[in-house]
Amino acid sequence: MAAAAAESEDVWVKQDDVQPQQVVVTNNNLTNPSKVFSRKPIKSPPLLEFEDLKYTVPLGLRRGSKTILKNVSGSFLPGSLVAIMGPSGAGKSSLLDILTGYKVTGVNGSILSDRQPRVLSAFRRLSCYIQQDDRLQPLLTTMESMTLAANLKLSIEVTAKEKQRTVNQELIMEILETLGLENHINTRASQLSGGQRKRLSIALELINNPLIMFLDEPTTGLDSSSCTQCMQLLRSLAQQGRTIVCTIHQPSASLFALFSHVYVLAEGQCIYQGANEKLVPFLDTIGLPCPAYNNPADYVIELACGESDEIGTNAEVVQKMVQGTENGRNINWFKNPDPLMVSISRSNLFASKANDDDAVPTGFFSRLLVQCGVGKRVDTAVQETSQWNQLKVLLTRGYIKTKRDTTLTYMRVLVNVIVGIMLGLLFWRSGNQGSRVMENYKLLFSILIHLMMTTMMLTILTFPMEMSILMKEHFNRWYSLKSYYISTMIVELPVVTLGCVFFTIIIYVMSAQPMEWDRFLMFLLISLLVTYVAQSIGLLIGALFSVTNGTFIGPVISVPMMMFAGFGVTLRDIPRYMVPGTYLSYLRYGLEGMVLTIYGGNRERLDCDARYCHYRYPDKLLREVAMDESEMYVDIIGLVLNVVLLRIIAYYCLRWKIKSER
Ligand SMILES: Nc1ncnc2c1ncn2[C@@H]1O[C@H](COP(=O)(O)OP(=O)(O)OP(=O)(O)O)[C@@H](O)[C@H]1O
Repeated sequence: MAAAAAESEDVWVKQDDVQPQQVVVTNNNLTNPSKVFSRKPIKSPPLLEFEDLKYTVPLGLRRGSKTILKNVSGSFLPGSLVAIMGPSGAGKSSLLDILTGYKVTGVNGSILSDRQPRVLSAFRRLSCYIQQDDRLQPLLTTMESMTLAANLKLSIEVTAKEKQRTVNQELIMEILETLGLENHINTRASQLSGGQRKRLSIALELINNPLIMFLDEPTTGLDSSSCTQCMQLLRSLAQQGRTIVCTIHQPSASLFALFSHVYVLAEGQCIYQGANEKLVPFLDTIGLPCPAYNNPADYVIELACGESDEIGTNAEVVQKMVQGTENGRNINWFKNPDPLMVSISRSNLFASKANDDDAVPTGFFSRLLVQCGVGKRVDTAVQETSQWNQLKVLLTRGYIKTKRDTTLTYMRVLVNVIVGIMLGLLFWRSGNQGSRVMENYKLLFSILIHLMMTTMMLTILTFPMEMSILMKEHFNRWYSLKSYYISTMIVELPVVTLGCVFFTIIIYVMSAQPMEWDRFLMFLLISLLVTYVAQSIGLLIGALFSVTNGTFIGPVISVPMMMFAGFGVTLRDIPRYMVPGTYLSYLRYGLEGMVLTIYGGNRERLDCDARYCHYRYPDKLLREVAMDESEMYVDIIGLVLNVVLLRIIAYYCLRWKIKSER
């Protein structure tokens, strides 16, 4: 009994919440209407049309390009639940990416919103895109994710009272109840089931009540009951007046019946567009009748895949269907094609190409400039709340994540403490002995390598994992890239600093470096600056490369940095033509700064516990490693410049990466 009760608690559809105006699903035996979201769309969504859409992707150097969508056309009426169907590789996700505006490069053709050229920035305000993989913050609970999303997505025009309402969680609770997540408000996203994660993704986007929702394969990975519940919810949202467009592989007969509009793709061409109940008559008309008792959705996919040999080759069948539906132009199979009857002026279509802010300049350099944000802006969509609010919310989110992330926080500090103790034991009291100066010099280099590698590698490993979430949230206008980047830097700062401070104190004391405050503070400053430079390099690599490539590139670029640091070969002995390289190595500034801190500044002669101590007078070491004429301020400036420049470059690379993905 208890198990049954627990199970029923988890059931999304709540029978006692059934209201008279709720969706009654026709054409099937589903009688489980879901709880209806009370917030109706504020206005009718626009009629969405596309004409002659062609999508080409480059395949690489000398490999030409591939055309994924071949001049497809189509129309999605306001308030319809549209299924974009087709076999794997047909181009469904590509079409969705283009319609949402997520992909703009390599796209030709026209997209119209209410018969006018679509202005992407305005369109994005009306729509949201829920991608196939659930891009959720794993460490945040359902309620935290919802609250933070509400604080980012609800417009600044929302009155204080309304905002208060959000804070009071009425809206959030309503959405969660509608989606059957009310019993999981304190569960972290990483612990939710696949279906619950999918529903949370929908819940997050429902917060600002979008007019058009695009969903890529919302039923993938769900069992049949969760699929039905998910589709019923989408249908009820569509019946309230929203346009819901989703891709789906091969729906069951009952799911197929839920859609009001079906768009079938095969090999990048449209093989059917119209009402679901008109698919069978359409197939009859073109001489490919659907056998009795067959699910038309299964049959049309079979035709698209060429599994029915008796009726012709796959190419012939597909061509027959493409001709029958005029590659998506034929509107005869719509249930109500009236809104599409008004003819559209060709100049409108022309204007849509010329004026649409999707357009990306064609020249390589202009495109690069635009993608880096220097040239004409590709994307003028703005976020709902101020930069300051975005920063505040992202900092709160970062704080929660840092508190809960054992790898990023506790392990980072622990590793610094452990390595500090190990190095301290290895170089025990080497700092004040004239006989162990070279040993101490090696310790300084080891400190640099530790600070560089631990910080850089951890950032390279963790930053790319955030990329997919960043792409989704940024595209859905939660926050600007600037706010995200600044918040990431601020959130990382205390942990990185803390780890470095612990490490420096331990190693400084254990290795008996000079116990003078000014030397210690300068040593700490240089250690911190080296850590921040390493983190900036980690950000730069993490922004540009995947984890796999980053873990290769990180150490590879560190080798020349070490070479030019002046450790193995002193700065004086480095060949003249290679000297400029030393100015590019931040480790050079780090090593020089540390050596000057420990042995410069007229340090008195060192203790000597042997018969002869070659470096008893610290100046001797400075002369030998060619640092006797070096100035500390140059090293500090060099390191600060590295931090600032690398962070700016990393920001623009991140910006470029995001735009180039589109
Ligand atoms: N950037 C790209 N470079 C090369 N090929 C690509 C690229 N993007 C998509 N494709 C190819 O285009 C075709 C269509 O891809 P798309 O993801 O749109 O198909 P789909 O119908 O959504 O497939 P699935 O249902 O399996 O997700 C596939 O063959 C895919 O390999």
